[in-house]
Amino acid sequence: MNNYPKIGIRPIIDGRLGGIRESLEETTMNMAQDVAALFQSELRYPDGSPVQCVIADTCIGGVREAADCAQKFEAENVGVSLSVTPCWCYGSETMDMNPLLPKAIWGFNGTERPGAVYLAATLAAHNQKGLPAFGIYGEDVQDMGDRFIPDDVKEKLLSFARAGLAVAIMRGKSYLAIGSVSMGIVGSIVDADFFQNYLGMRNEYVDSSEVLRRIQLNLFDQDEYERALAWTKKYCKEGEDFNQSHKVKSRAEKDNDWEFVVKMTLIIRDLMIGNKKLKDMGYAEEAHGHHALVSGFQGQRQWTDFLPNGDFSEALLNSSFDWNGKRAPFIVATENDSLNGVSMLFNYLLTNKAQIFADVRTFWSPDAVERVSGWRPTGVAQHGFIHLINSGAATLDGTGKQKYEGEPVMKPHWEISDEEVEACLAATTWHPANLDYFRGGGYSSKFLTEGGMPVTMCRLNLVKGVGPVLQLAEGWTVELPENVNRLLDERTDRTWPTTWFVPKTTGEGAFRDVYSVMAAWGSNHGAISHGHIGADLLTLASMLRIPVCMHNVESPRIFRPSAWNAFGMDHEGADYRACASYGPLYK
Ligand SMILES: C[C@H](O)[C@@H](O)[C@@H](O)C(=O)CO
Ligand SMILES: [Mn+2]
Repeated sequence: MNNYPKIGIRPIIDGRLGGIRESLEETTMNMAQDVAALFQSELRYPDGSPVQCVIADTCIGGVREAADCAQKFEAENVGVSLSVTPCWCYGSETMDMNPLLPKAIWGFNGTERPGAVYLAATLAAHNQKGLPAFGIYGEDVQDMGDRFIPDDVKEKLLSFARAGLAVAIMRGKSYLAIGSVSMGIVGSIVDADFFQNYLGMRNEYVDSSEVLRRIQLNLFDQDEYERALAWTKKYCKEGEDFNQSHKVKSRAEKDNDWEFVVKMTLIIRDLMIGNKKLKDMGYAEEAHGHHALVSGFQGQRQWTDFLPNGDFSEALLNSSFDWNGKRAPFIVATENDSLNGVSMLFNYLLTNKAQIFADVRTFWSPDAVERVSGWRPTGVAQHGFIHLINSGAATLDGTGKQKYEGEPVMKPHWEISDEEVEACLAATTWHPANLDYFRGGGYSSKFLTEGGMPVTMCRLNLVKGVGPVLQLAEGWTVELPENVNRLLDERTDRTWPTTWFVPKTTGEGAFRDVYSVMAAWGSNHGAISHGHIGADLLTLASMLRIPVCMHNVESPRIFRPSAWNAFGMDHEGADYRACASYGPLYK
Protein backbone atom coordinates (compact mmCIF):
# COMPACT_ATOMS: atom_id res chain seq x y z
CA MET A 1 0.00 0.00 0.00
CA ASN A 2 1.46 3.35 -1.02
CA ASN A 3 1.76 6.03 1.63
CA TYR A 4 0.30 8.81 -0.48
CA PRO A 5 -0.03 12.33 0.96
CA LYS A 6 -3.48 13.22 2.24
CA ILE A 7 -5.63 16.31 1.87
CA GLY A 8 -6.01 18.20 5.15
CA ILE A 9 -9.29 20.03 5.70
CA ARG A 10 -9.50 22.91 8.18
CA PRO A 11 -13.00 23.99 9.28
CA ILE A 12 -12.59 27.61 10.32
CA ILE A 13 -15.05 29.22 12.75
CA ASP A 14 -15.77 32.46 14.58
CA GLY A 15 -14.30 31.74 18.01
CA ARG A 16 -16.82 33.83 20.02
CA LEU A 17 -18.46 31.50 22.55
CA GLY A 18 -21.78 32.32 24.13
CA GLY A 19 -23.81 31.96 20.98
CA ILE A 20 -22.02 32.57 17.71
CA ARG A 21 -19.52 29.74 17.77
CA GLU A 22 -22.05 27.26 19.13
CA SER A 23 -24.50 28.19 16.38
CA LEU A 24 -21.92 27.51 13.68
CA GLU A 25 -20.09 24.39 14.89
CA GLU A 26 -22.25 21.87 13.05
CA THR A 27 -22.54 23.84 9.81
CA THR A 28 -18.80 24.45 9.68
CA MET A 29 -17.81 20.87 10.39
CA ASN A 30 -20.40 19.73 7.84
CA MET A 31 -18.63 21.79 5.18
CA ALA A 32 -15.38 19.98 5.96
CA GLN A 33 -17.02 16.57 5.90
CA ASP A 34 -18.85 17.33 2.65
CA VAL A 35 -15.64 18.40 0.92
CA ALA A 36 -13.86 15.32 2.23
CA ALA A 37 -16.66 13.18 0.82
CA LEU A 38 -16.31 14.97 -2.53
CA PHE A 39 -12.57 14.36 -2.70
CA GLN A 40 -12.83 10.76 -1.59
CA SER A 41 -15.49 10.02 -4.19
CA GLU A 42 -14.07 11.96 -7.12
CA LEU A 43 -10.30 11.68 -6.78
CA ARG A 44 -7.98 8.69 -6.97
CA TYR A 45 -4.33 8.17 -6.22
CA PRO A 46 -2.07 6.77 -8.98
CA ASP A 47 -2.66 3.24 -7.68
CA GLY A 48 -6.42 3.72 -8.09
CA SER A 49 -7.22 3.97 -4.38
CA PRO A 50 -9.51 6.79 -3.23
CA VAL A 51 -7.82 9.99 -2.09
CA GLN A 52 -7.70 10.22 1.70
CA CYS A 53 -8.59 13.30 3.74
CA VAL A 54 -7.77 14.34 7.28
CA ILE A 55 -10.13 16.75 9.05
CA ALA A 56 -9.00 18.81 12.04
CA ASP A 57 -10.29 17.37 15.33
CA THR A 58 -12.14 20.57 16.08
CA CYS A 59 -13.24 23.68 14.25
CA ILE A 60 -10.46 26.25 14.27
CA GLY A 61 -11.40 29.44 16.06
CA GLY A 62 -7.95 30.61 17.07
CA VAL A 63 -4.25 29.95 17.04
CA ARG A 64 -4.30 27.09 19.57
CA GLU A 65 -6.67 25.04 17.47
CA ALA A 66 -4.74 26.06 14.33
CA ALA A 67 -1.54 24.74 15.90
CA ASP A 68 -3.22 21.51 16.99
CA CYS A 69 -4.46 21.04 13.45
CA ALA A 70 -1.01 21.67 11.99
CA GLN A 71 0.42 19.05 14.35
CA LYS A 72 -2.21 16.52 13.31
CA PHE A 73 -1.61 17.22 9.63
CA GLU A 74 2.12 16.72 10.04
CA ALA A 75 1.61 13.45 11.90
CA GLU A 76 -0.78 12.14 9.24
CA ASN A 77 1.25 12.95 6.12
CA VAL A 78 -0.98 15.74 4.89
CA GLY A 79 0.38 17.27 1.69
CA VAL A 80 -2.41 19.67 0.70
CA SER A 81 -4.37 22.10 2.85
CA LEU A 82 -7.92 23.36 2.36
CA SER A 83 -9.66 25.70 4.79
CA VAL A 84 -13.45 25.97 4.66
CA THR A 85 -15.76 28.39 6.40
CA PRO A 86 -19.31 29.80 6.29
CA CYS A 87 -18.59 32.72 8.55
CA TRP A 88 -16.29 35.50 9.67
CA CYS A 89 -13.17 34.31 11.49
CA TYR A 90 -9.83 35.70 12.49
CA GLY A 91 -7.47 35.46 9.51
CA SER A 92 -3.96 35.64 10.86
CA GLU A 93 -4.91 33.61 13.96
CA THR A 94 -6.36 30.69 12.02
CA MET A 95 -4.55 30.67 8.67
CA ASP A 96 -2.36 27.77 7.59
CA MET A 97 1.22 28.98 7.78
CA ASN A 98 2.99 25.91 6.42
CA PRO A 99 5.01 27.27 3.45
CA LEU A 100 5.25 23.89 1.71
CA LEU A 101 1.59 22.93 1.58
CA PRO A 102 -0.44 24.04 -1.45
CA LYS A 103 -3.34 25.85 0.17
CA ALA A 104 -6.82 27.06 -0.65
CA ILE A 105 -9.73 28.60 1.21
CA TRP A 106 -13.40 28.03 0.37
CA GLY A 107 -15.54 30.87 1.69
CA PHE A 108 -19.18 29.77 1.59
CA ASN A 109 -21.30 32.30 -0.31
CA GLY A 110 -24.07 32.59 2.28
CA THR A 111 -24.74 36.12 3.39
CA GLU A 112 -26.26 35.26 6.80
CA ARG A 113 -22.62 35.13 7.92
CA PRO A 114 -19.63 36.82 6.26
CA GLY A 115 -17.80 33.72 4.99
CA ALA A 116 -16.66 35.53 1.88
CA VAL A 117 -15.31 38.34 4.03
CA TYR A 118 -13.13 35.89 5.91
CA LEU A 119 -12.00 34.49 2.60
CA ALA A 120 -10.90 37.90 1.36
CA ALA A 121 -9.33 38.87 4.68
CA THR A 122 -7.33 35.69 4.97
CA LEU A 123 -6.24 35.74 1.35
CA ALA A 124 -4.96 39.23 2.09
CA ALA A 125 -3.07 37.78 5.03
CA HIS A 126 -1.61 35.06 2.82
CA ASN A 127 -0.59 37.63 0.24
CA GLN A 128 0.92 39.94 2.83
CA LYS A 129 2.90 37.07 4.35
CA GLY A 130 4.13 35.64 1.05
CA LEU A 131 2.13 32.40 1.37
CA PRO A 132 -0.03 32.42 -1.78
CA ALA A 133 -3.35 30.63 -1.47
CA PHE A 134 -6.21 29.81 -3.85
CA GLY A 135 -9.56 31.49 -3.18
CA ILE A 136 -12.77 29.54 -3.84
CA TYR A 137 -16.09 31.39 -3.73
CA GLY A 138 -19.31 30.28 -5.39
CA GLU A 139 -21.07 32.63 -7.74
CA ASP A 140 -24.60 32.12 -6.37
CA VAL A 141 -25.70 32.88 -2.83
CA GLN A 142 -26.71 29.75 -0.93
CA ASP A 143 -28.83 29.52 2.19
CA MET A 144 -26.93 28.99 5.45
CA GLY A 145 -26.68 25.29 6.14
CA ASP A 146 -27.18 24.34 2.48
CA ARG A 147 -24.86 21.33 2.05
CA PHE A 148 -24.97 21.32 -1.74
CA ILE A 149 -21.61 22.06 -3.36
CA PRO A 150 -22.32 24.08 -6.56
CA ASP A 151 -20.58 23.04 -9.78
CA ASP A 152 -18.38 26.14 -9.98
CA VAL A 153 -17.13 25.52 -6.44
CA LYS A 154 -16.75 21.79 -7.07
CA GLU A 155 -14.67 22.43 -10.20
CA LYS A 156 -12.23 24.66 -8.34
CA LEU A 157 -12.04 22.36 -5.32
CA LEU A 158 -11.18 19.39 -7.56
CA SER A 159 -8.72 21.31 -9.74
CA PHE A 160 -6.92 22.60 -6.65
CA ALA A 161 -6.86 19.14 -5.12
CA ARG A 162 -5.54 17.40 -8.26
CA ALA A 163 -2.72 19.92 -8.65
CA GLY A 164 -1.99 20.04 -4.93
CA LEU A 165 -1.71 16.26 -4.73
CA ALA A 166 0.64 16.28 -7.74
CA VAL A 167 2.91 18.70 -5.88
CA ALA A 168 2.75 16.59 -2.72
CA ILE A 169 3.32 13.26 -4.45
CA MET A 170 6.44 14.53 -6.21
CA ARG A 171 8.05 15.79 -3.02
CA GLY A 172 10.88 13.53 -1.88
CA LYS A 173 10.74 11.18 -4.87
CA SER A 174 13.55 10.65 -7.39
CA TYR A 175 14.22 11.18 -11.03
CA LEU A 176 16.37 8.23 -12.03
CA ALA A 177 18.73 8.85 -14.94
CA ILE A 178 19.89 5.60 -16.50
CA GLY A 179 22.84 6.69 -18.56
CA SER A 180 23.70 10.28 -19.33
CA VAL A 181 23.33 12.80 -22.12
CA SER A 182 21.73 11.49 -25.28
CA MET A 183 22.91 12.96 -28.55
CA GLY A 184 23.40 16.44 -27.12
CA ILE A 185 19.76 16.74 -26.03
CA VAL A 186 20.03 19.28 -23.24
CA GLY A 187 16.98 17.84 -21.52
CA SER A 188 19.22 14.92 -20.70
CA ILE A 189 21.74 17.16 -18.98
CA VAL A 190 19.85 16.59 -15.75
CA ASP A 191 19.60 19.81 -13.72
CA ALA A 192 19.59 18.69 -10.09
CA ASP A 193 18.94 22.20 -8.78
CA PHE A 194 15.71 22.38 -10.75
CA PHE A 195 14.48 19.07 -9.35
CA GLN A 196 15.47 20.00 -5.82
CA ASN A 197 14.35 23.63 -5.72
CA TYR A 198 11.19 23.49 -7.82
CA LEU A 199 9.87 19.96 -7.34
CA GLY A 200 11.40 18.95 -4.01
CA MET A 201 12.71 15.86 -5.80
CA ARG A 202 16.09 14.20 -5.66
CA ASN A 203 18.19 12.86 -8.50
CA GLU A 204 19.53 9.37 -8.83
CA TYR A 205 22.08 8.43 -11.47
CA VAL A 206 22.84 4.91 -12.67
CA ASP A 207 25.26 4.12 -15.45
CA SER A 208 23.68 2.10 -18.25
CA SER A 209 26.20 -0.66 -17.51
CA GLU A 210 24.09 -1.49 -14.45
CA VAL A 211 21.36 -2.75 -16.79
CA LEU A 212 23.94 -4.89 -18.58
CA ARG A 213 25.34 -6.16 -15.27
CA ARG A 214 21.94 -7.31 -14.17
CA ILE A 215 21.28 -9.00 -17.49
CA GLN A 216 24.60 -10.82 -17.38
CA LEU A 217 24.06 -11.89 -13.76
CA ASN A 218 20.39 -12.79 -14.36
CA LEU A 219 19.68 -10.27 -11.64
CA PHE A 220 15.91 -10.20 -12.11
CA ASP A 221 12.98 -12.35 -11.09
CA GLN A 222 13.39 -15.47 -13.21
CA ASP A 223 9.80 -16.63 -12.82
CA GLU A 224 8.46 -13.24 -13.85
CA TYR A 225 10.87 -13.19 -16.76
CA GLU A 226 9.52 -16.48 -18.08
CA ARG A 227 5.96 -15.16 -17.77
CA ALA A 228 6.94 -11.88 -19.38
CA LEU A 229 8.63 -13.54 -22.33
CA ALA A 230 5.67 -15.83 -22.93
CA TRP A 231 3.27 -12.89 -22.71
CA THR A 232 5.44 -10.87 -25.10
CA LYS A 233 5.52 -13.66 -27.66
CA LYS A 234 1.75 -13.92 -27.45
CA TYR A 235 0.79 -10.25 -27.54
CA CYS A 236 3.67 -8.30 -29.09
CA LYS A 237 3.59 -9.19 -32.73
CA GLU A 238 6.80 -8.77 -34.67
CA GLY A 239 6.52 -6.64 -37.79
CA GLU A 240 8.31 -6.48 -41.09
CA ASP A 241 12.03 -5.89 -40.99
CA PHE A 242 12.73 -2.80 -43.11
CA ASN A 243 16.46 -2.93 -42.68
CA GLN A 244 18.79 -3.28 -45.62
CA SER A 245 19.15 -6.95 -46.38
CA HIS A 246 22.87 -7.07 -45.61
CA LYS A 247 22.13 -5.73 -42.14
CA VAL A 248 19.14 -7.89 -41.24
CA LYS A 249 19.67 -9.94 -38.11
CA SER A 250 19.22 -13.71 -38.16
CA ARG A 251 16.19 -15.30 -36.55
CA ALA A 252 18.31 -16.47 -33.68
CA GLU A 253 19.67 -12.98 -33.16
CA LYS A 254 16.15 -11.54 -33.30
CA ASP A 255 14.97 -14.04 -30.72
CA ASN A 256 17.89 -13.08 -28.52
CA ASP A 257 16.88 -9.46 -28.90
CA TRP A 258 13.37 -10.27 -27.67
CA GLU A 259 14.79 -11.98 -24.61
CA PHE A 260 17.18 -9.10 -24.04
CA VAL A 261 14.59 -6.33 -24.23
CA VAL A 262 12.19 -8.19 -21.93
CA LYS A 263 14.99 -8.46 -19.36
CA MET A 264 15.77 -4.76 -19.83
CA THR A 265 12.16 -3.95 -19.05
CA LEU A 266 12.15 -5.88 -15.77
CA ILE A 267 15.48 -4.33 -14.80
CA ILE A 268 14.54 -0.71 -15.57
CA ARG A 269 11.38 -1.14 -13.50
CA ASP A 270 13.35 -2.71 -10.64
CA LEU A 271 15.85 0.14 -10.80
CA MET A 272 12.98 2.60 -10.45
CA ILE A 273 10.90 1.05 -7.66
CA GLY A 274 12.92 -1.93 -6.39
CA ASN A 275 11.76 -5.54 -6.13
CA LYS A 276 11.60 -7.62 -2.96
CA LYS A 277 12.26 -10.77 -5.00
CA LEU A 278 15.82 -9.57 -5.55
CA LYS A 279 16.45 -9.73 -1.81
CA ASP A 280 15.37 -13.36 -1.80
CA MET A 281 17.94 -13.87 -4.52
CA GLY A 282 20.67 -12.40 -2.34
CA TYR A 283 20.59 -8.89 -3.79
CA ALA A 284 19.27 -6.93 -0.85
CA GLU A 285 20.75 -3.63 -1.98
CA GLU A 286 19.34 -3.86 -5.50
CA ALA A 287 15.97 -4.79 -4.00
CA HIS A 288 15.60 -1.22 -2.73
CA GLY A 289 15.49 0.46 -6.12
CA HIS A 290 15.93 4.21 -6.45
CA HIS A 291 12.57 5.53 -5.20
CA ALA A 292 11.96 6.90 -8.67
CA LEU A 293 8.65 8.41 -9.69
CA VAL A 294 10.06 9.06 -13.15
CA SER A 295 13.13 7.90 -15.00
CA GLY A 296 14.99 8.40 -18.24
CA PHE A 297 16.91 5.90 -20.32
CA GLN A 298 19.71 7.40 -22.38
CA GLY A 299 19.92 4.60 -24.93
CA GLN A 300 21.46 6.55 -27.74
CA ARG A 301 24.08 6.30 -28.52
CA GLN A 302 26.62 4.40 -26.41
CA TRP A 303 24.10 1.71 -25.51
CA THR A 304 22.19 1.46 -28.76
CA ASP A 305 25.35 1.49 -30.86
CA PHE A 306 25.93 -2.11 -29.77
CA LEU A 307 22.97 -3.31 -27.70
CA PRO A 308 19.22 -3.64 -28.37
CA ASN A 309 17.48 -0.29 -27.89
CA GLY A 310 15.15 0.73 -25.08
CA ASP A 311 12.06 1.20 -27.24
CA PHE A 312 10.26 -1.95 -26.10
CA SER A 313 11.00 -1.22 -22.45
CA GLU A 314 10.05 2.44 -22.65
CA ALA A 315 6.85 1.81 -24.58
CA LEU A 316 5.65 -0.97 -22.30
CA LEU A 317 6.67 0.65 -19.01
CA ASN A 318 4.80 3.81 -20.04
CA SER A 319 1.70 1.75 -20.83
CA SER A 320 -1.03 0.83 -18.34
CA PHE A 321 -0.52 -2.89 -18.66
CA ASP A 322 2.01 -5.65 -19.08
CA TRP A 323 2.36 -9.37 -18.27
CA ASN A 324 1.15 -8.66 -14.76
CA GLY A 325 -2.08 -7.20 -16.10
CA LYS A 326 -3.34 -3.64 -15.77
CA ARG A 327 -1.26 -1.41 -13.54
CA ALA A 328 -0.16 2.17 -13.13
CA PRO A 329 2.26 3.28 -15.86
CA PHE A 330 5.92 3.88 -15.07
CA ILE A 331 6.90 7.27 -16.43
CA VAL A 332 10.05 6.72 -18.47
CA ALA A 333 11.57 9.31 -20.79
CA THR A 334 13.44 8.14 -23.82
CA GLU A 335 16.79 9.74 -24.60
CA ASN A 336 16.89 10.50 -20.87
CA ASP A 337 15.12 13.77 -21.63
CA SER A 338 14.44 14.59 -17.99
CA LEU A 339 12.44 17.71 -18.85
CA ASN A 340 10.07 15.73 -21.03
CA GLY A 341 9.98 13.13 -18.31
CA VAL A 342 8.80 15.81 -15.88
CA SER A 343 6.30 17.03 -18.49
CA MET A 344 4.92 13.49 -18.72
CA LEU A 345 4.90 13.30 -14.92
CA PHE A 346 2.88 16.52 -14.56
CA ASN A 347 0.32 15.23 -17.05
CA TYR A 348 0.25 11.82 -15.39
CA LEU A 349 -0.19 13.03 -11.83
CA LEU A 350 -3.04 15.30 -12.91
CA THR A 351 -4.88 12.55 -14.79
CA ASN A 352 -3.59 9.13 -13.64
CA LYS A 353 -3.36 8.35 -17.35
CA ALA A 354 -0.42 7.03 -19.35
CA GLN A 355 1.45 9.50 -21.53
CA ILE A 356 2.80 9.80 -25.08
CA PHE A 357 6.38 10.98 -25.43
CA ALA A 358 7.01 12.39 -28.92
CA ASP A 359 9.24 14.40 -31.12
CA VAL A 360 7.41 17.47 -32.40
CA ARG A 361 8.61 16.46 -35.81
CA THR A 362 6.83 18.14 -38.73
CA PHE A 363 4.26 20.81 -39.51
CA TRP A 364 2.25 19.81 -42.57
CA SER A 365 0.57 22.79 -44.25
CA PRO A 366 -2.52 22.12 -46.36
CA ASP A 367 -0.54 23.11 -49.45
CA ALA A 368 2.29 20.72 -48.65
CA VAL A 369 -0.10 17.87 -47.99
CA GLU A 370 -1.87 18.53 -51.26
CA ARG A 371 1.42 18.79 -53.14
CA VAL A 372 2.68 15.41 -51.98
CA SER A 373 -0.61 13.53 -51.80
CA GLY A 374 -3.14 15.30 -53.99
CA TRP A 375 -5.48 15.43 -51.01
CA ARG A 376 -6.25 18.68 -49.18
CA PRO A 377 -6.94 18.40 -45.45
CA THR A 378 -10.46 19.21 -44.31
CA GLY A 379 -12.29 19.61 -41.03
CA VAL A 380 -10.18 20.03 -37.91
CA ALA A 381 -7.03 19.47 -40.01
CA GLN A 382 -7.93 22.00 -42.69
CA HIS A 383 -5.27 24.47 -41.56
CA GLY A 384 -2.59 21.84 -41.25
CA PHE A 385 -1.41 19.50 -38.55
CA ILE A 386 1.68 18.46 -36.63
CA HIS A 387 3.36 15.04 -36.84
CA LEU A 388 4.19 13.74 -33.38
CA ILE A 389 6.51 10.74 -33.53
CA ASN A 390 9.35 9.31 -31.49
CA SER A 391 10.62 5.79 -31.18
CA GLY A 392 10.18 4.38 -27.69
CA ALA A 393 8.36 6.03 -24.87
CA ALA A 394 4.89 6.46 -26.38
CA THR A 395 2.35 4.56 -24.31
CA LEU A 396 0.35 1.90 -26.13
CA ASP A 397 -2.69 3.52 -24.56
CA GLY A 398 -1.96 6.16 -27.22
CA THR A 399 -3.44 3.93 -29.90
CA GLY A 400 -6.84 5.27 -28.87
CA LYS A 401 -8.28 1.76 -28.60
CA GLN A 402 -9.79 2.50 -25.20
CA LYS A 403 -13.28 3.88 -25.69
CA TYR A 404 -15.77 6.00 -23.81
CA GLU A 405 -19.19 6.15 -25.45
CA GLY A 406 -17.54 4.96 -28.65
CA GLU A 407 -14.94 7.70 -28.72
CA PRO A 408 -11.17 7.09 -28.42
CA VAL A 409 -9.77 7.97 -25.00
CA MET A 410 -6.98 7.03 -22.63
CA LYS A 411 -8.14 5.83 -19.22
CA PRO A 412 -6.66 5.40 -15.77
CA HIS A 413 -5.54 1.80 -15.56
CA TRP A 414 -8.35 0.74 -13.24
CA GLU A 415 -10.98 1.69 -15.86
CA ILE A 416 -9.41 -0.16 -18.79
CA SER A 417 -11.05 -3.43 -19.81
CA ASP A 418 -9.13 -6.58 -20.70
CA GLU A 419 -10.52 -6.29 -24.21
CA GLU A 420 -9.14 -2.76 -24.49
CA VAL A 421 -5.72 -3.94 -23.36
CA GLU A 422 -5.73 -6.54 -26.10
CA ALA A 423 -6.98 -3.98 -28.61
CA CYS A 424 -4.08 -1.64 -27.78
CA LEU A 425 -1.62 -4.49 -28.17
CA ALA A 426 -3.25 -5.68 -31.37
CA ALA A 427 -2.97 -2.17 -32.80
CA THR A 428 0.77 -2.14 -32.15
CA THR A 429 3.43 -3.77 -34.31
CA TRP A 430 6.95 -4.29 -33.05
CA HIS A 431 9.32 -3.84 -35.95
CA PRO A 432 13.00 -4.77 -35.78
CA ALA A 433 14.69 -1.49 -34.94
CA ASN A 434 16.19 0.64 -37.68
CA LEU A 435 19.79 -0.60 -37.64
CA ASP A 436 21.07 2.59 -39.20
CA TYR A 437 19.99 4.41 -36.06
CA PHE A 438 20.08 1.58 -33.55
CA ARG A 439 23.10 -0.51 -34.52
CA GLY A 440 22.48 -2.90 -31.64
CA GLY A 441 18.97 -3.73 -32.78
CA GLY A 442 15.94 -4.17 -30.58
CA TYR A 443 12.28 -3.54 -31.43
CA SER A 444 10.36 -0.33 -31.99
CA SER A 445 6.63 0.01 -31.33
CA LYS A 446 4.57 1.17 -34.27
CA PHE A 447 1.00 2.38 -33.99
CA LEU A 448 -1.23 5.16 -35.32
CA THR A 449 -3.26 7.17 -32.83
CA GLU A 450 -6.95 7.25 -33.68
CA GLY A 451 -8.28 10.66 -34.60
CA GLY A 452 -10.88 12.59 -32.65
CA MET A 453 -9.24 12.43 -29.22
CA PRO A 454 -8.93 15.63 -27.15
CA VAL A 455 -5.30 15.89 -26.05
CA THR A 456 -2.94 18.32 -24.38
CA MET A 457 0.72 18.53 -25.24
CA CYS A 458 3.04 20.16 -22.71
CA ARG A 459 6.72 20.76 -22.29
CA LEU A 460 8.93 22.07 -19.52
CA ASN A 461 11.95 24.06 -20.68
CA LEU A 462 14.85 25.57 -18.75
CA VAL A 463 15.74 29.07 -19.97
CA LYS A 464 18.86 30.76 -18.66
CA GLY A 465 17.98 33.92 -16.82
CA VAL A 466 14.36 32.88 -16.40
CA GLY A 467 14.54 29.34 -15.05
CA PRO A 468 11.90 26.72 -15.79
CA VAL A 469 9.00 27.68 -18.03
CA LEU A 470 6.06 25.53 -19.06
CA GLN A 471 4.31 25.56 -22.38
CA LEU A 472 1.19 23.68 -23.42
CA ALA A 473 -1.25 23.31 -26.28
CA GLU A 474 -4.69 21.77 -26.05
CA GLY A 475 -5.97 20.23 -29.25
CA TRP A 476 -7.10 17.06 -30.93
CA THR A 477 -5.67 14.03 -32.67
CA VAL A 478 -6.73 13.67 -36.30
CA GLU A 479 -6.85 10.79 -38.69
CA LEU A 480 -5.81 11.07 -42.36
CA PRO A 481 -7.04 9.02 -45.31
CA GLU A 482 -5.11 5.76 -45.25
CA ASN A 483 -3.09 6.50 -48.40
CA VAL A 484 -2.21 10.01 -47.22
CA ASN A 485 -1.23 8.71 -43.81
CA ARG A 486 1.03 6.14 -45.41
CA LEU A 487 2.61 8.67 -47.79
CA LEU A 488 3.38 11.15 -45.03
CA ASP A 489 4.28 8.64 -42.36
CA GLU A 490 6.62 6.66 -44.57
CA ARG A 491 8.59 9.80 -45.38
CA THR A 492 9.68 9.58 -41.78
CA ASP A 493 10.31 6.44 -39.75
CA ARG A 494 7.76 3.79 -40.54
CA THR A 495 8.62 1.70 -37.48
CA TRP A 496 7.69 4.38 -34.95
CA PRO A 497 4.35 5.42 -33.40
CA THR A 498 2.54 8.32 -35.07
CA THR A 499 0.06 10.83 -33.69
CA TRP A 500 -1.34 13.55 -35.96
CA PHE A 501 -2.05 16.58 -33.81
CA VAL A 502 -4.02 19.79 -34.37
CA PRO A 503 -3.67 22.38 -31.60
CA LYS A 504 -6.61 24.62 -30.75
CA THR A 505 -5.66 27.98 -32.34
CA THR A 506 -6.78 31.44 -31.27
CA GLY A 507 -5.57 33.56 -34.17
CA GLU A 508 -3.08 35.32 -31.94
CA GLY A 509 0.59 34.99 -31.02
CA ALA A 510 1.94 31.48 -30.71
CA PHE A 511 -1.56 30.20 -31.38
CA ARG A 512 -2.10 32.34 -34.46
CA ASP A 513 -2.19 29.15 -36.50
CA VAL A 514 -0.97 25.55 -36.37
CA TYR A 515 2.36 26.47 -37.89
CA SER A 516 2.98 29.07 -35.14
CA VAL A 517 2.49 26.46 -32.43
CA MET A 518 5.16 24.28 -33.96
CA ALA A 519 7.45 27.26 -34.52
CA ALA A 520 7.08 28.37 -30.90
CA TRP A 521 7.63 24.96 -29.37
CA GLY A 522 10.63 25.17 -27.09
CA SER A 523 12.14 21.76 -27.60
CA ASN A 524 12.28 18.68 -29.81
CA HIS A 525 9.92 16.84 -27.48
CA GLY A 526 6.44 17.10 -26.06
CA ALA A 527 4.41 15.08 -23.55
CA ILE A 528 0.90 14.31 -24.73
CA SER A 529 -1.98 13.49 -22.41
CA HIS A 530 -5.56 12.55 -23.14
CA GLY A 531 -8.00 15.34 -22.34
CA HIS A 532 -7.89 19.11 -22.27
CA ILE A 533 -5.95 19.47 -19.04
CA GLY A 534 -4.37 22.84 -19.72
CA ALA A 535 -6.19 24.57 -16.87
CA ASP A 536 -4.96 22.02 -14.34
CA LEU A 537 -1.43 22.39 -15.72
CA LEU A 538 -1.63 26.15 -15.18
CA THR A 539 -2.82 25.60 -11.61
CA LEU A 540 -0.02 23.10 -10.96
CA ALA A 541 2.61 25.37 -12.51
CA SER A 542 1.54 28.28 -10.29
CA MET A 543 1.86 26.07 -7.20
CA LEU A 544 5.40 25.23 -8.29
CA ARG A 545 6.17 28.84 -9.21
CA ILE A 546 6.89 27.82 -12.79
CA PRO A 547 5.66 30.50 -15.21
CA VAL A 548 3.72 29.43 -18.28
CA CYS A 549 5.10 30.99 -21.47
CA MET A 550 2.55 29.61 -23.89
CA HIS A 551 -0.92 28.17 -23.53
CA ASN A 552 -4.33 28.20 -25.20
CA VAL A 553 -6.52 27.91 -22.12
CA GLU A 554 -9.49 30.28 -22.17
CA SER A 555 -9.10 32.87 -19.41
CA PRO A 556 -12.26 31.89 -17.42
CA ARG A 557 -10.65 28.48 -16.90
CA ILE A 558 -7.44 29.88 -15.44
CA PHE A 559 -7.18 29.21 -11.70
CA ARG A 560 -4.13 30.52 -9.89
CA PRO A 561 -3.49 31.80 -6.34
CA SER A 562 -5.36 35.01 -5.55
CA ALA A 563 -2.01 36.79 -5.08
CA TRP A 564 -1.45 36.62 -8.83
CA ASN A 565 -4.10 39.32 -9.20
CA ALA A 566 -1.78 41.69 -7.34
CA PHE A 567 0.87 41.26 -10.02
CA GLY A 568 -1.15 42.91 -12.77
CA MET A 569 -4.17 42.40 -14.98
CA ASP A 570 -2.33 40.68 -17.82
CA HIS A 571 -2.56 37.02 -16.78
CA GLU A 572 0.71 35.90 -18.36
CA GLY A 573 2.84 38.83 -17.24
CA ALA A 574 1.41 38.57 -13.75
CA ASP A 575 2.28 34.88 -13.72
CA TYR A 576 5.89 35.64 -14.52
CA ARG A 577 6.11 38.42 -11.96
CA ALA A 578 4.49 36.32 -9.26
CA CYS A 579 6.69 33.28 -9.91
CA ALA A 580 9.79 35.47 -9.90
CA SER A 581 8.69 37.17 -6.69
CA TYR A 582 7.91 33.98 -4.76
CA GLY A 583 10.70 31.91 -6.24
CA PRO A 584 10.85 28.12 -6.17
CA LEU A 585 8.78 26.31 -3.57
CA TYR A 586 11.75 24.52 -1.95
CA LYS A 587 14.43 27.17 -2.34
C1 LIG B 1 16.63 7.62 -33.75
C2 LIG B 1 16.88 9.09 -33.73
O1 LIG B 1 18.18 9.33 -33.24
C3 LIG B 1 15.90 9.76 -32.80
O2 LIG B 1 16.06 9.25 -31.50
C4 LIG B 1 16.13 11.25 -32.78
O3 LIG B 1 15.79 11.79 -34.03
C5 LIG B 1 15.25 11.90 -31.76
O4 LIG B 1 14.23 11.37 -31.34
C6 LIG B 1 15.66 13.22 -31.28
O5 LIG B 1 14.82 13.70 -30.27
MN1 LIG C 1 13.31 12.32 -29.62
